[in-house]
Amino acid sequence: MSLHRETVEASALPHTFNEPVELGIIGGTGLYHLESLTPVARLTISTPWGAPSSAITISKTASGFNVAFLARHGVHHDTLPTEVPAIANIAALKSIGVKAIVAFSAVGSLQQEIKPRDFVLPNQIIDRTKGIRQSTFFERGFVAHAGFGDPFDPKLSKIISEFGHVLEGAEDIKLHSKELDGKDLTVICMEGPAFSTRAESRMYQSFGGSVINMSVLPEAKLAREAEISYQMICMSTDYDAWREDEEPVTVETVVGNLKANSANANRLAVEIIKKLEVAIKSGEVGNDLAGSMKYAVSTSPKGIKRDVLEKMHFLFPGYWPLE
Ligand SMILES: CSC[C@H]1O[C@H](OP(=O)(O)O)[C@H](O)[C@@H]1O
Ligand SMILES: Nc1ncnc2[nH]cnc12
Repeated sequence: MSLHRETVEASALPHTFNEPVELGIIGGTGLYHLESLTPVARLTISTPWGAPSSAITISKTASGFNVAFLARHGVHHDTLPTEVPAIANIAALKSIGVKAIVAFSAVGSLQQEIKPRDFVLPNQIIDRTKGIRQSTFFERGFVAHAGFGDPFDPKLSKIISEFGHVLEGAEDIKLHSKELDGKDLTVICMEGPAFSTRAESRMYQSFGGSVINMSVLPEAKLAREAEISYQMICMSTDYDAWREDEEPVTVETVVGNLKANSANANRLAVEIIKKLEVAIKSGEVGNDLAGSMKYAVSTSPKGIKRDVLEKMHFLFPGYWPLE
């Protein structure tokens, strides 16, 4: 199995799709498409913040539920973590109607009990990026502040937590979540692309970090600003650099575990899409943030810049009058 292979010739698909697409899946390292889904369209979307990492593939489940898939680093993985256009990715998903995002990520483990190939649903984030990523839709002329105390959607996490059995094979692969483990699970987001030193890795443990990646920010923050429910599924590939008796992480170690993780991600995705179809259609998931940004704007009408307001309309049509 090639991690980059797609089953349907991308160029043969329609480039337009006129139905709402309420669930978005973001694939990370090693997950460049979902095998269980048959694509029905491939959309090239341009946003006021530029182009997303890749075209967005739309698939329809047997019962007619539309799912969008976006490859975070591009389908050929040609985008560095620092350069992922997260702002355009989230804006593009919002523009087609996405209310909930499940985002996959390859991570290093900072805890002995989180073994390589285990999956983790973090409920907290510590930001160790370097302030060089564009991390908000807002700018001078339109200031707003989103709440981010609980950066992930506990409803999404609870639903996904029910599918640990999909992963548990002969290798005793576990799914960790706050619901299942009874404690906070924190993802550290570092800048990269080089991995951490041993001293940094041990410092992140002392912070209470559970896993580490280079991708959850600003993606999670932008999803929050766009009022989209968001949960990351972290797939452990290595023990980072904190284990004295082992070589620190290399890309070979990561890649070595990616194939197994990608197969498990595909199996998990099939189950969660079925469950999320019901939860989103019934309104149970995807509506908790609706309207949250409407009254979160600090700028008075006189201070609002027209060009920035026009960009806001791409995300929130109808929230703030253009006149
Ligand atoms: C190739 S290891 C480092 C790389 O893997 C993770 O990517 P993603 O989160 O998109 O799966 C990590 O965040 C780094 O970008
Ligand atoms: N150890 C690690 N650090 C940062 N990102 C990662 N992605 C996979 N393993 C990682």
